[in-house]
Parts: sequence; C-alpha cells; structure tokens
Amino acid sequence: MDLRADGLTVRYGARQVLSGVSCALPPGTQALVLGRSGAGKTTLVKALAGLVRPTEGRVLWDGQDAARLTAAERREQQASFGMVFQTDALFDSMTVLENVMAPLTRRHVPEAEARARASDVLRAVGLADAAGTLPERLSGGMKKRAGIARALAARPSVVLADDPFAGLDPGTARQVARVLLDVSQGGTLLVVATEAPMDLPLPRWLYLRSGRLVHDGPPAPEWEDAPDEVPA
Ligand SMILES: Nc1ncnc2c1ncn2[C@@H]1O[C@H](COP(=O)(O)OP(=O)(O)OP(=O)(O)O)[C@@H](O)[C@H]1O
Repeated sequence: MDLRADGLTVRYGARQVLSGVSCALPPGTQALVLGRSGAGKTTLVKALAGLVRPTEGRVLWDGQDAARLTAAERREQQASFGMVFQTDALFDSMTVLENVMAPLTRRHVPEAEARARASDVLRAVGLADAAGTLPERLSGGMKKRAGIARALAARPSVVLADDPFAGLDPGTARQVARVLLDVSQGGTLLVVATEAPMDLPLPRWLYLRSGRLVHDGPPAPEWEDAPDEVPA
C-alpha cells in the first residue's frame, strides 16, 4: 500500500500531539520513526493505520483519504496493516499457534489454511517448537516474537512495530530485528523506537520532536543529541 500523511495534525483536547506532519511512504519503505517519549511516534503510526482520526490534514491510502471511506471499506483496507503494539497481549488460554491463527480465522480463512500459514510464520520467527505452548510459559522475547508472528500471519503489506525492542535483552532484540526484516521483505516496515536500534539500521529516519517531523531522510544521529527545543 502507498501510504501518505498530508499536513497531519492530531489534538487531544487542548493538547496538540502531531503538528502538520507530511510524509510519503511508498510500498517497500523501510523507516525508523524516532523521537523522545511523548514526541508523538505512536500517534503517527496509529493515524497512518487509521486508528486515530486526524484533527486536520489527511492520511492517504493508495491515494484515498482514509477518513472518507465507509467503515466497511476502512476495515477492508486495514487488513493490509500488521501492527505490533507495546501493549499487545497474547490470549492466555490459547496456545501460541491458536493465537497466531486468531486473526486469520476472524477473517474467515479456512481452518486448515490458517493453521498452515500460522505454522509457517511461527517457523519464520523461530517459534515452531513453541506452537503448542501456552503464552505464560514463554519468555518476554518469545512473547514478542509470537506477537510479531500474529501481526504477520495475514501477510500485511505494511508492518508497523511500536517499540518492539522495549524490555528485551540485546540478544533477543537482535533476533526480533532479524525477524522483522525477514518477514517484511518487499512490504513497508515502520519501526518506532526512542533510540535508533543498532540491530535494525533502516535507511530512512522520520524524526519527531514535540509532534513535528523535524527530519525525514537518511539516518541523522545528530538529532538524537540535539537539545529539546525545536527552533520556531
Ligand atoms: N488518547 C489520548 N488522549 C490524550 N492524550 C494522549 C492520547 N494518546 C497519547 N496522548 C498524549 O500524546 C503525546 C504523544 O503520545 P505518543 O504515544 O504518540 O508519543 P510517543 O512518542 O509514542 O511516546 P512513547 O515513546 O513514550 O511511547 C503524549 O504526551 C501522550 O500523553
């Protein structure tokens, strides 16, 4: 999917969280969405996925204004997005395989096909052996990879991962980075983080400061050290 933000502004009450963000994310884009805590990173990816409504400006999906679609059209388009959020939880009472199958069966993919696709993607994230396990028996890193498998089982063309490395040790973070790169091949990958992850050196940085997109281009580590105030 061709994704675009055009003058995107999001306000919560009096609080402006995103201010006039514009960016073009054609199919195959691989980018980091960076910025300090509270800079608006999560809000930006949620708005791109149609989960937060712009107060001003537009989000365009293949050139169509997402806010102008009917609820049914929006749901259909949202099937193109695979999202890994910080707060994602697996269903405790279901096995890892059943968790990964859930989004597919919800979309009426026949059981046998859902099972085969879920098994494939679990293999891709290195969790084939844990398919029959309940989530409570997984380590934090395994849970994270299971969450990624669930987001990817439906073969989304856009993968949005919100801080997928939070709380992971360096070895597990490396594994998760490799999985994200492997499984999103050919599609768009947007990864939110507060610091550029060493293991996932994506070629483009979208750097947010207090809701403004202050840099959109090649990696620019100088922004990570820049003082808080954004010049007017
Ligand atoms: N639903 C909401 N209602 C009110 N304020 C919100 C809401 N969602 C986010 N905010 C506020 O908007 C600001 C930006 O939040 P957002 O989660 O987009 O930032 P972030 O850059 O992803 O931060 P972090 O790295 O800490 O996750 C924060 O100050 C947050 O408190």
